[in-house]
Amino acid sequence: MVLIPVIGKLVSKRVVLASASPRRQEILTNVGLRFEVVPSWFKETLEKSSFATPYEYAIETAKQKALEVANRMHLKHLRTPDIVIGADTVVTVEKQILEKPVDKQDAYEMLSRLSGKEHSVFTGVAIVHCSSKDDCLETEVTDFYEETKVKFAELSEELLWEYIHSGEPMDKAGGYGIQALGGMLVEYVHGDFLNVVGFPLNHFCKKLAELYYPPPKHTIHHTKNDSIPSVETFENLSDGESDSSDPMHHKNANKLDRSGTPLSGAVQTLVNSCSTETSCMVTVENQSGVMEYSAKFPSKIVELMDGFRASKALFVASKLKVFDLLKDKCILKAVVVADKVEASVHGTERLLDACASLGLLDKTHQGYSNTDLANKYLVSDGEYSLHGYIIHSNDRLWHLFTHLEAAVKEGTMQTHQAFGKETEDLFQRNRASEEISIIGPAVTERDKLLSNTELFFNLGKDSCYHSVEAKQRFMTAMHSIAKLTARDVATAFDLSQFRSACDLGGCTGVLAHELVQNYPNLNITVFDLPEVIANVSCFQPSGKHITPVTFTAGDFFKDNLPEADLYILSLILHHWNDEKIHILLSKISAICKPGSALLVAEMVLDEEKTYPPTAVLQSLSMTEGKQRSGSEYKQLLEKYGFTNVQIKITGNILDAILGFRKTSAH
Ligand SMILES: Cc1cn([C@H]2C[C@H](O)[C@@H](COP(=O)(O)OP(=O)(O)OP(=O)(O)O)O2)c(=O)[nH]c1=O
Repeated sequence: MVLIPVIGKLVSKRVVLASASPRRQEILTNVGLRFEVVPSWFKETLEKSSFATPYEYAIETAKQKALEVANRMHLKHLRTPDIVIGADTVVTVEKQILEKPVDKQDAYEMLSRLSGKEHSVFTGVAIVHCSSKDDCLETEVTDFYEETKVKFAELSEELLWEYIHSGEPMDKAGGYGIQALGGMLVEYVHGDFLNVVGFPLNHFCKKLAELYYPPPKHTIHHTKNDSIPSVETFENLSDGESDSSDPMHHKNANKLDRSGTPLSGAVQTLVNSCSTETSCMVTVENQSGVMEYSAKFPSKIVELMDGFRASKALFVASKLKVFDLLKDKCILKAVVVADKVEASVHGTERLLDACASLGLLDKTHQGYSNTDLANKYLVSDGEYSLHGYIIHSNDRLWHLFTHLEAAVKEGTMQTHQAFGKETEDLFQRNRASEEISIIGPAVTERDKLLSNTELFFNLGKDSCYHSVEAKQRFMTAMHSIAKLTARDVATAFDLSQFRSACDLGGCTGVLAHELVQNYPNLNITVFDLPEVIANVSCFQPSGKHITPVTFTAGDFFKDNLPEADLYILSLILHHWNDEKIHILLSKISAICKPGSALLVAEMVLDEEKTYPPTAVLQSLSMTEGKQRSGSEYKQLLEKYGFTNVQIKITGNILDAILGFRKTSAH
């Protein structure tokens, strides 16, 4: 999750990879980076002896490769890229730098030197940010290197020559390709494997994170347990409109030009070298010095167009419990699955193939089986099962979203259109009672149930929630999301100073249990509506060492709140309009003693409000509430007397916000 925002930061920029290396193109394409390929003309002829270390040589070569491309593009076409990436990989053994062999004999000498020894592979990388001022190119270079140690087995003459005759060594530093036949020569690798292949992806992402996410302010904590540094999408609370995410402070990335001219052979070769059919762009110069652009199929758009098919395939497979049938390493043929799920063989086969193509099932000649992903998240009784939420998505959200066009035009939720006349009446009635409830009178029991728990799912209010079964289905959906997020929320901050906590609208108590696991001395109460509390027992964890959590029934808008040092609102605030939020936060603020705190768990938008997509897309449901950015949550909490507000972007679906009650009332 953490990597995606980093790569996402480059989406609107014109990124150029100044390398002909198909490996580098593949590595970057595979993580969804969109870029053009402009191979560098810089000759790798720097005087090696003038560099104190091999990595300084690799970095300088990488830098020169990238700068050459930046200058060329700027000079010839006045179409300056935003970012040019250059890289150079060298192998060093016994203080000597080995680059690509010039011929077979050279390859033989290199490989003989590597035989039976450990050597280092260094890749230098340069990230050049470009801007154009008065027609002059301005560049800002960020560079780094990565070292990986590789040990070769003893290589016999016969093996050496066989390998050399394969042709593989010729375009590779040190004369071998670890990713292919050369892998057979290797005894061990210490460090980043991709660095050997030509691009240190992990270090590159860390660098991007440093560049695009300024050093954390004192109010922001780092994410732990991840080799990538914390990536706070909430960057600069006081910056207002300024684009602090861009190190060069130039927002308007050039739009890519597509000439439509037929591709030259060279371009075609480069296009073909892009390993996956993504939006990898290729740019080279033709005879007349004109840049030619072409792209493979616009896979991003196709992916979006197909999104609904993929969602529905997942929903139907989940509904038919296909993943339950194939759990525990079970391998079944389509005909058997069809029989068990009582569906046509023809249809089942197509569904299973679709799931295989989506990475949810493995298909072999023996039949179909779950992938690890499916085993972990799609089997209905799994610890982290998303089955409940998937069924909810199919049964509820799908219908709502078929009315998106009307929702956008009217700016309202489409519950009545999606779920019929009866619902419409109910919806109207409930809206009235909801409005009244702001100023006092009691709401119905069903309203109460919904008031705390319809949150994440933007359900609206309709007859679907009358039955116990439906309530449980809804709670299962909530429960499955909570399972996935609770740990990151519970551990986002050090909460050891608190003795008691109250999770308002805490539903089945997943977060409460997670908090007790982490803070055994914490007494925690889950406060939710009576109909929710009545159904929580089947969701409780079992086992000797489970510390009990107290469940208390009540309506947080109307009833007195239990006393606590720490109040928790998980997936509550985004749902309600300002009036409801005012009621709730005023109440919490009033009951909070100085030093006590409020922990909020929500999806925190970046300051541009375009990330993360899950939160942005959820807004399309048109509920009366809204998603907020980090600075907006900070302002909101401060408005109600909370100070020292800290925000933690967890990398999970939910982020965490912690504010402390001021010593005097606001
Ligand atoms: C050691 C090793 C190198 N290599 C490759 C990575 C690089 O492509 C190449 C090192 O040469 P480089 O000069 O770093 O790169 P390049 O010439 O391929 O491309 P460009 O100059 O345009 O950036 O060796 C492997 O593919 N596998 C390996 O195991």
